[in-house]
Amino acid sequence: MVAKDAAKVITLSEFKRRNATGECLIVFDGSAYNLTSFRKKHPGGPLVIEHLKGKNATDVMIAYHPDDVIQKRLPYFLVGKVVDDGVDSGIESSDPDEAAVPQQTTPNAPLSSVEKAGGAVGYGALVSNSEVSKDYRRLHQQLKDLGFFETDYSNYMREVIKYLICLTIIVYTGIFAPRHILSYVVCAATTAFMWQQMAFVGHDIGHNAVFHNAKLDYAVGTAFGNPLLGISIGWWKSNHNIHHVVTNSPEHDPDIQHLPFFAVSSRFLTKLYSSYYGVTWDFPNDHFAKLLVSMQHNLYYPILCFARFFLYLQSVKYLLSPWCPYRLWEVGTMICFASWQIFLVSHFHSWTGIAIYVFMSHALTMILHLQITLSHFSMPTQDPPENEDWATKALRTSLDVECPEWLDWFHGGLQFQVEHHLFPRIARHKLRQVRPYVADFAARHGLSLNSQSFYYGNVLLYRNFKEIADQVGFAWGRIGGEKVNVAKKLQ
Ligand code: HEM
Repeated sequence: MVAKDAAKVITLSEFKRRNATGECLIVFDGSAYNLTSFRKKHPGGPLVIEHLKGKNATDVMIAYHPDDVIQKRLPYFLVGKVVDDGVDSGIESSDPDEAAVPQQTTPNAPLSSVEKAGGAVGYGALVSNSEVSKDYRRLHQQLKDLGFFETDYSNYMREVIKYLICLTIIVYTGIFAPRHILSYVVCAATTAFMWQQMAFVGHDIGHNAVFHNAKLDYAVGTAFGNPLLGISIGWWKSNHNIHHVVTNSPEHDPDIQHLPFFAVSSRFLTKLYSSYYGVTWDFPNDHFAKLLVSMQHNLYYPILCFARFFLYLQSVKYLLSPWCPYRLWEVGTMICFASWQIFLVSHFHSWTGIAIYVFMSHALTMILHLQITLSHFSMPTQDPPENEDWATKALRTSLDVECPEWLDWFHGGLQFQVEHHLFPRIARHKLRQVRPYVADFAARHGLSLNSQSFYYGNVLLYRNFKEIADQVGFAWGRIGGEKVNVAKKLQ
């Protein structure tokens, strides 16, 4: 833990007052740190810090940073130990009605997108750490001591060999094999398989879990991942880290924000502002979204077949945005992707062949999108109970997918989603071994470790989507026979 200057203190009311007037203070292990000027320089981006503004960030900090960040860099921002002066004893209200109307306290403190969306999340009480939090940190240290945070590079060597075999098949069937429909089908299926398998390694590297060095992981990820996958690792990181910090929050988590196609939570059926996209969705007045969402349980699988195209679009939007730090580099790597794809299909000599390849390779990758969404789409999206711990939140909002060990290659380690959310810096190939420790942890605190088979996970997802679709159908007058205001209906 960080060595603290015992002389420095800040009262709870002062801590809250400073946050309300535009500064950005967080709590780590009972002490306040001022990140006002640092947040813009933060390697993980400013938004993740905004999400913890005025809150207890202890466990999130531990989950995401190497020891030296916490031991050597964090003390630089120390304000002092937080003491409860009795003026206000807890964190700000998590009452959604109250949170929905954030107060702009001074004209010099413009509301951040997080505040506009209803305020930060935060985990655990401010001045003291709960038993769950203490035990989480003990477990974190224990897993570190047992070597689970260390990378087994032989695992990645096997992955590289797998990709080289895939590339050989793609080049042979796409360029040299007889121009036959079977060649195109094999070429497309191998491309889809390679994309699915590479995405798992991309996931590790995006979490800095391969080299445990943010710059090196990013460099290797963008040098190989972008050209072969066509998805910007920079975009993925910016999106995915937010997803981890605010999992399943309708206002904040971009991974569950899919209007006009899907509404993962009935909260999307009202007017909702997204702190990530900075836009407001006015569902009650969006007839296109109503149409799609009212059929979402049936459209889900067909739409997933085209999901990859949306990821290209998101990547391009990110590359054109002002917050892409290495634009030229990332654009160059993405051009490499477009070039090899065009080069490959230019050898097909048939539009049918090209259509088969493009459609099949993209549609088959829907399995990956399904694997990714399954672990959260059927889990709770309500506001967390007040002072909920980081670990409790991870267990509440994530679902493990049961599978035998020999099928681990297929699920790519992402089937251990609960373990991954608790320890995002542990590489996927170690998560099966981590699971028993998490099961014990959950049992010690009376928490559930949610887990379902792949089939039943799909059933749960379908039911959740259908329930929400039916609400739209009813509100739209299809089921009830009369037109009802959807926003009112859901209150
Ligand atoms: C609310 C507080 C904070 C949150 C939620 C947070 C979150 C994150 C996240 C999600 C990442 C991963 C970024 C990536 O994928 O590359 C990250 C990385 C990083 N953060 Fe923070 N952070 C916080 C505060 C801080 C502070 C106070 C410091 C400095 C003292 C800091 C320094 C860093 C560094 C150096 C990295 C790169 C780590 C690496 O090499 O793997 N962060 N942070």
